[in-house]
Formats: sequence, structure tokens, C-alpha cells
Amino acid sequence: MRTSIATVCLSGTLEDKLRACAAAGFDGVEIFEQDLVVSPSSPEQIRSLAAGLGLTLDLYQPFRDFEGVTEDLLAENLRRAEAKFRLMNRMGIDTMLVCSNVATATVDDDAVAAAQLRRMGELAARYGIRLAYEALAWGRFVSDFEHAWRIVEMADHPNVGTCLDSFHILSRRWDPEAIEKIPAEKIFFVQLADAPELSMDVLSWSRHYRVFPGEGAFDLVRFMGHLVRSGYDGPVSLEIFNDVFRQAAEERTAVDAMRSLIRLAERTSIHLQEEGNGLGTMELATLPGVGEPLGFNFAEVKAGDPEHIRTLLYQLGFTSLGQHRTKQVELWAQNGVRMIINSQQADGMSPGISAVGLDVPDAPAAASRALQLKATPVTRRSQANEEVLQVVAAPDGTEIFLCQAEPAGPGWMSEFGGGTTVPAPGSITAIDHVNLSQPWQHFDEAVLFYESTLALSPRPSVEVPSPMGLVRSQVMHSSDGAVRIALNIAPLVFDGAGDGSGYPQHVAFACSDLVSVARTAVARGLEFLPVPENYYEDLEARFGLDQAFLATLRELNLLYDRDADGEFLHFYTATIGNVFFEVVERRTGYEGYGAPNAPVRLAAQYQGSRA
Ligand SMILES: O=C(O)c1ccc(O)c(O)c1
Ligand SMILES: [Mg+2]
Repeated sequence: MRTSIATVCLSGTLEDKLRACAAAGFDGVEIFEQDLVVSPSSPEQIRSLAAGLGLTLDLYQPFRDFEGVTEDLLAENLRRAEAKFRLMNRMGIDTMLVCSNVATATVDDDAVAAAQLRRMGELAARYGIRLAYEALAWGRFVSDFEHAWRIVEMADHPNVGTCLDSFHILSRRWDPEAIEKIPAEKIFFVQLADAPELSMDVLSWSRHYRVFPGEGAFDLVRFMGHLVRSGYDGPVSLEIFNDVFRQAAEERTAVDAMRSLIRLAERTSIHLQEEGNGLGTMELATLPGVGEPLGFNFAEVKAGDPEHIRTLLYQLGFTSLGQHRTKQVELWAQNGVRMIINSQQADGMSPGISAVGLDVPDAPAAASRALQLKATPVTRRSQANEEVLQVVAAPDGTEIFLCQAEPAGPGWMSEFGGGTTVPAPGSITAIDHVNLSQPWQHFDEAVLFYESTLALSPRPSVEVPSPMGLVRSQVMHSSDGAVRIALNIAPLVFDGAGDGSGYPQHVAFACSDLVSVARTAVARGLEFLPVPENYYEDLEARFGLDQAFLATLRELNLLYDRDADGEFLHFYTATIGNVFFEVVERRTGYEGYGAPNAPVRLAAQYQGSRA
């Protein structure tokens, strides 16, 4: 698959955009006219910059409001087109996108539109240029890709073909199966965009809310399946008009974009094999398949001063298994739950979650897949005879350790010593979930990263009100729930650094007896997140709880939820730096996260931060 991307997707100057596209590994780009018009660089300079970067210039766009016009206007439009053909010759671009007329069309007659496109095609042919006619979803007379194709067919000129744009097709709910009826050689260009399900006029939806494939709600895998079966083998280009991408760092957006295409190619390949009828000629990259992660291997908190975190873990019933033999890193454990406190190069750093270890069925394959999906490799200094671990960084900077699942427990534990040798028994038996905050402008990217590299599935996202703003939360989980990572958008007040790093993150531990964990913690002096009395009155009203049980909840600052599947009890510790802990007890089959209680937590944390 030839990968391409429209310069309109990215922020910066045209030169910045080209460099970012090349660095992310794209084969080519679409030059969006506005980017060239505002550039001080000449067309020749852009041409040679792209060539030097190894990028092909695949498309010049858009040419607007050409067809369906009066004869007078047609003459003017042809003059306008010819100027652009000359420009394209200077740039070495041989395909121009012509959008269906949205403004000046007055003749609703396919024969007229076709004849006019044919005239344009004849002119384009003199410059060696091909025209790709695209139905905009809000076109005046042409808004459906099959309609655009019928006009192209009537124009019957070798230099006139069509451009398919998944947004215009799927936003209007046209069935992409009809793509297979178009001869592949008449599909001159293909643009891909995904979008969240929104109810608004289609123009605003298109101009502001497009996202990369896999980040929205469109079925782009099925779209691609029909495209591949049509026999098309030209560029597959991302064209994403998005308010956030326009202001985010272009290098990072380009990597996110590339990841989305690689993942889409893989999903399309799998889809076509499953369907089994006609695989087309497009070569689709495949990746090492990896099974879902099997569980958490460990979680790591980085802290300049580890003392407060040690105390918290002790209060929750963990014991120290000692220090790493060469690093300023310590291990705490309870049953099979392992927590690392890392103080390396952390002078003055306030505590925060820095790494998550996942048990995976095949660690080298998982690492190779992540790197092919553009995860950042993490190089670790390790001594001879230390276990070699596969580590990549998620877009938010969290280090993801891909650990080979070992029934006897991780080999790296033998590198620690000086504490007790046996983890504490106790009621905490697993890491239930890890909650990582994400900067608002990179939320979709994070969801795509965790889905594509780690084989985690998104649950429906929820929005939780807090005194600082609405917190959007998206759980990514393995199908058996052994790995659950909750991604939260950090409200802007915490986001001074622009990377979400000021917002507290947490590790939630699963236990079999929350009341006993809480009582031990009280006896060991744990500072709980205080829960207001109003909450308990509301609980009583909602659930009609037994008075003695309610008194226990109140006494220990416990929170409670119940749904059709079961019951949920949990509590939170106070926040230290940017981290806190939660302990949860899931009764029977409760699968949620106590969402009705999240606003109570956020408000209490807000009160605490002001105290
Ligand atoms: O929003 C637009 O005008 C516009 C322009 C060119 C395109 O290819 C497109 O899909 C939309
Ligand atoms: Mg388009």
C-alpha cells in the first residue's frame, strides 16, 4: 500500500509538514493549495525539498466549483484550471483533485457536468495531468460517489477519473460496496478519514472533527476491503481536517497518522482473508500478531524521595523485597502483586507512575509489533546477567515493559535482595487497573496506541464531571479483564506543561476483603481520601443499604456501587505528588469502575489540593 497524507492534516509551515511526513515514513503527500499559497518557498523549492526527503507529490488539491456552470463561467473556470496545471507541471504533480461544485453550479444536468469535465480533461491532457473528481458530501448537485462516478463515466476521457474519500461516503451512509463496480483504473485517488459519531451538519463535521482511521466510528476496514477488491493499487492518503491536529506538534501527529494506516492495513488484510473472496493486488503490510496481554507484571512509581510511597505500600499490606543490586530501585510485593519504586535520576521529582509491566504470550513479538507501529524504543542500561526486558514508550511517555509470561514468576525478581524473600500474604491479589492521564490533544492517539500495539479493546468512554472540568475516561481492556488501563483526559488546570503530567494517576489493587484491607491500613496510619457525609446519605437513598454496612462504609471512607452484575467496594488513598492508590473489591460479576463515585473522588481530591 502506498501511503500518503494531505498537508492540511498537520500544523506548521509547508516545509515543517514535509519533514514530519518523511520522518514518520510516508511515501508521499497531497499538497493542499493553501499551504503552498502562503509559503515563501517557490514551487520548485518545494518540489526539490520533497524529492530530497524521498517523498512523492501525489496530488494537488482542491480545485473547487468547476462543473455544472454557464458557458461564461466555464471559460473562466478553464482559465483558472490552466494556471494550476502550469503550476503543477513546475511542481511535478500529475493528479489534481476536483471537488464537486458547492457554490456556483446552476445546471443540474449530468450530461452538462460530464461535458464540462471532459473539456477540462482535454486541457489537462496537454499538461499530462489527470483529474480526480470527488463528490463532496455537501455538493450542490453531486454529493454521492456513485453519482460522481456516473458523470466521470459519461465524460469518457482518459484524463478524467474519480477520487474516493471515505468521509464523504460514510458520513452520508452511502454503501462502499459499490466501489467494486468502479473500474480500478478510473479510481485516480483515495482519501481516508474516520470521524466520531456526531449529529451536526456534515460540512462542520468534515471540516473540524475528522480523525485518523481507527480513532472514530466509521467502518474503514470494510471500506478498505471493497477498495482492495476493486483492484485499486494507488496511494491511500489521509485527509484529516481536525482543529486539534492543526495546533498539535506536527512530528507527533504524523507518527499517529502513520500508525493508523499501518494498523488499518493489517486489519484490512485480516478482514480480506476472513472473507476469502478476491484479495486484490494492493500489498498490505502485516505485523507480528500478538495475543492479548495476560496480566500486569508490575507497576512502577518514580520518585525523588521514595519514603512516602514506601509508607503507603506498607499501609496497604505490602512488604519490601529489597533493592535492585545495581540500581536505585526497590521492589515491594503482596501475593503476586509487584510494585517498583524507582529513584534513579529522580532527584527532586515528585512521585508519579512511570512504567507498567505487562505479561504477554510472546515478548519479542510484542516488542517488534510495537516498534513497527512506531512506538518509541526505550534503551535501558543493564548489566551482564540481568534479564533483558523489552521496553517501549507509549505516546504519553509511560514505559511499557513487555514481559514474557512465566508461571514461576518473573526472572527479574532475583535481581533484588536485602528485604524479606517472601511477598506478604494478604487480601490484595492483583493490580485491577492502572489509570493514566493523557493530555487532551493526544487522547485519540493514546486510544489507538493501546489498541493497536497492545491488543487492548476500548470500552465505551464515559465523561465524569469534576470541579476542574469534565474528565473523559476510556478504559482499554483485555477480554478477560486481567489487564485494564483507564485513560483520562487531564483537565486543563493541571496541564501547565501541556503533557498532562500535572494530573494525578493511580494504580488500583484488587482484593478479596476490602474492609479488612481498610482496617489494617487504618491501624497503620493510612490517610484516606475523605468522603463527604452527603455521599452516604445519597447511597442510602439510592440503594437502601443495611445500616450496619452503611456505618462501616462511613467509618472507613469506603465507596460503594451496585449494578445488575454485582457489587463494588473501593477506597482511595490521599494523593502524593502525582500518584495515589485505590483498592477495590469486586463482588460477583461487577465489571465497572464505580463510575457514579468518580465525581465524588474528583471533588474530594480537588478539596484536598486546596487545603
Ligand atoms: O472541505 C472541503 O472543502 C474539502 C476539500 C477537499 C477535499 O478533498 C475534501 O474532502 C473536502
Ligand atoms: Mg477529500
